[in-house]
Amino acid sequence: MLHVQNLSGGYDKKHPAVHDVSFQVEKGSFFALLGPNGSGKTTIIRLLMGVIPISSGGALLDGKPIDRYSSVELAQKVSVLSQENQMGLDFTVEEIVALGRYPYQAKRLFHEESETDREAVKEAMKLTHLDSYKSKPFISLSGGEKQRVLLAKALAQEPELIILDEPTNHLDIKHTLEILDLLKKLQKEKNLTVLAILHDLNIASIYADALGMLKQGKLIQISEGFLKNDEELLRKVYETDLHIAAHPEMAKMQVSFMPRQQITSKRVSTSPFSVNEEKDRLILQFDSQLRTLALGKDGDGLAWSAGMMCTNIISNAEVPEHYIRWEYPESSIECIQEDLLGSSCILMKHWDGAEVHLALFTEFPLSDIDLMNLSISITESRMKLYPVSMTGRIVVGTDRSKRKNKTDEMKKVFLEELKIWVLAKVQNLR
Ligand SMILES: Nc1ncnc2c1ncn2[C@@H]1O[C@H](COP(=O)(O)OP(=O)(O)OP(=O)(O)O)[C@@H](O)[C@H]1O
Repeated sequence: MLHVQNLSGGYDKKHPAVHDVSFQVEKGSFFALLGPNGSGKTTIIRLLMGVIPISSGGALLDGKPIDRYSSVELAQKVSVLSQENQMGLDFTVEEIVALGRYPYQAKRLFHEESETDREAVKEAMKLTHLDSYKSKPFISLSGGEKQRVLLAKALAQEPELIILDEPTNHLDIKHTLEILDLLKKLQKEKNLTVLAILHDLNIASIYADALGMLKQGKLIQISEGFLKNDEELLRKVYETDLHIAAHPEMAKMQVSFMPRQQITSKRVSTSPFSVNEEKDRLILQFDSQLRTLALGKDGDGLAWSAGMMCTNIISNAEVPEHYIRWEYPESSIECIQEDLLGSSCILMKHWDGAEVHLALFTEFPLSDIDLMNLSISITESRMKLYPVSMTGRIVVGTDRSKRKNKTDEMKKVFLEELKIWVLAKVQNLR
């Protein structure tokens, strides 16, 4: 539908804000333009809409150069929701939405409103849940409500292509998802094509069919979604430490950011683990929440945990929130704490007369995959020493809060060392 070809231009002829940008937005698809502040996202839209002059290259809209469309023709095909939501006059919500019908009224002698216009306005207000705002003055609305009104205006225009500059600006999470779900619905049901500037990488990853990443006026990557391999690229573009991991429920990747403050913060204690023993329980408390993997009887898989509470079965003690529960019978739990290659590690083990249970926590930062592999290798070590029927619970955990610059090589050496340590400690447990 929209083919942008070697587009360059901006505000200063000598220094164009956008250089040689090419991308395609297929009909009925959702293309997200991403990039840090000042990278040229809005400028691309301004160039496409003829607000500022193109210095070279251009764009085809349904095969015709976009600058050959008259403004009314263009407005019947494309609507734009820009960042500026300051409307000068004191219009009501309905009047603002009705402005979206102007391209259809422009050619009529008295610009009169038709039944189709009224229906389109009504439908757009219904879709954006604005029925009850109909008579309210636009200027009396909150930033988020104004944004919804402007989206309704853009939808009343019944475009084939909708261009949105940060459509979820000012919106809370409920309204953000509502707007994007609506766009997705229109994309599916009406074959609407969407080109949106989004700042939230995770929202873009969930909703967009294609992502275009801009840096300093250049489009440096177009992809169908983020991959684990994009971490380095995103770190450079956003100059921020971040990590990419799978969404817990969807086949989409999500980006999580690491605050600088914590990365450089100094250690306050020598170990991130503290152990308190009371008469019928043993409480292991973590400095900050650890990423844990609990497998076996009652294990609840991957979680963020604040600690582990080992309770004697007969005590029925209440386990605090975000604590792993570990029940044990009369036998005692052995707890070994050691520094391995400068990282504090703690191993808890017990033999309940039938099964061997192990919990291993380390402050070395590991990924979810590392935790899974670690639990597999602990299971294997245990199976070398004890019959399969004795395999009880396994819990492994890692501290990602003080993530230091650990290389893959350091991780490999650490994991090897850890496995040897665990194997040595679980011998003669019975
Ligand atoms: N009206 C203007 N006059 C001169 N330079 C401008 C103007 N608007 C933007 N620029 C410059 O053009 C470059 C690209 O700006 P643009 O607004 O396209 O970035 P953006 O990616 O949309 O940023 P943001 O995420 O902050 O909205 C920036 O260096 C900016 O300073």
